[in-house]
Amino acid sequence: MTDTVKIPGQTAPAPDALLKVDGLVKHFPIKKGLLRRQTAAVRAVDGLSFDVRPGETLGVVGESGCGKSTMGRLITRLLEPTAGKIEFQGHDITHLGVGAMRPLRRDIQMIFQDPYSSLNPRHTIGTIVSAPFKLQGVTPEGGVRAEVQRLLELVGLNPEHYNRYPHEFSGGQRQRIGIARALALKPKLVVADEPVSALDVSIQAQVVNLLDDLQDELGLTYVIVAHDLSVIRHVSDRIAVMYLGKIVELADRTALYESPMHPYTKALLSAVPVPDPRRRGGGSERILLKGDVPSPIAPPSGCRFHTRCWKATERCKTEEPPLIALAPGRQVACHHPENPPGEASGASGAVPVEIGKPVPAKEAEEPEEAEQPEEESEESRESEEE
Ligand SMILES: Nc1ncnc2c1ncn2[C@@H]1O[C@H](COP(=O)(O)OP(=O)(O)OP(=O)(O)O)[C@@H](O)[C@H]1O
Repeated sequence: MTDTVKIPGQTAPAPDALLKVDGLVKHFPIKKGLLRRQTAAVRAVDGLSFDVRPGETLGVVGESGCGKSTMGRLITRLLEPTAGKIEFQGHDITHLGVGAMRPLRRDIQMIFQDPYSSLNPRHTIGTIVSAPFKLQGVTPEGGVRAEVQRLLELVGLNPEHYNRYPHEFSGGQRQRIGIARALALKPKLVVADEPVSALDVSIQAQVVNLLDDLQDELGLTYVIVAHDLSVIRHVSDRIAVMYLGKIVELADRTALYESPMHPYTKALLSAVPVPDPRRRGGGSERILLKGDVPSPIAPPSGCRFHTRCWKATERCKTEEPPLIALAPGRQVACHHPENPPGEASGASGAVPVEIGKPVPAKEAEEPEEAEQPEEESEESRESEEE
């Protein structure tokens, strides 16, 4: 057993945080019967606290269904939080309505996962990329057309293609169109939800590099949500690992990959193919997690990961470990962390068992009435205006 060492001050938020999230919760109610009474809830996001610093990329990673997309939609205020607080540049935006959020939409933009469904097929590229100007009532210097063409060029598309339709473009090009639209209003924070997972592997690197270049050029701050650890490693400065609606580890990229401290992080990393297994953080053995991801409708007591953790003890079943600073620049929610400060990395004692497949809550117990996002994407609002 390992005693945790708390380093005072490490959990304190960065004073200059662009975005500050505190105790964020989103529960989707499950209603049943004639009276549509709430019988349970999908606890998609269950108490997240983190900061995003100006100019950095925070990667958010975790298995399917752990609440990554819900978190992205909460911080861009496309969903109404159940509880908690979201501050953007020091302003509380947790419960701002559509009208009050409108000016902030210029600063907070989202890039969606699927470049096929996120672009209106009946609109030209010019109309799509210029939609944010229309919605905000903004006329860029030099006119809308010139600005859209500049944006198309910025993301590596031919500005002459202004009048073409989405179906005339490949998946990678469509994602570039989505990126151009997100950048139109010169946002400060861009939240990208699985920005490359719908693309061919050969195209993924191009789009990832484009996001990187744009960040340098425009001083953007990113929150990038992905299940793919290779993508997250490439783009992120810091990484938050999520499991069943909670952050289990938050650390600088290098520290996280070289010496993961949460057993779940270690297991996730052990599944990433690396050219030289000796370079894999925390040892070269592949850790095969036992069992399925439990349902977020009734998550396990204590540490949510205890049902699949090879280090779990009685304490883990009853006592929820708080997310605390265990080393400079890293927070971990575990009673028995891996690679604790002062010990050599790789002492995991992992016992390989069978791999589990995630069970989405909707399959585990189908909510009769899924809550719809309170507010829709720019593109869907744009199409409604037609
Ligand atoms: N509108 C909704 N109504 C009910 N449950 C929902 C709704 N949206 C998401 N969920 C549930 O919340 C949980 C978290 O979903 P979310 O999409 O945020 O996870 P994720 O980590 O992004 O997974 P994926 O990568 O598969 O999208 C899942 O169990 C999902 O089924």
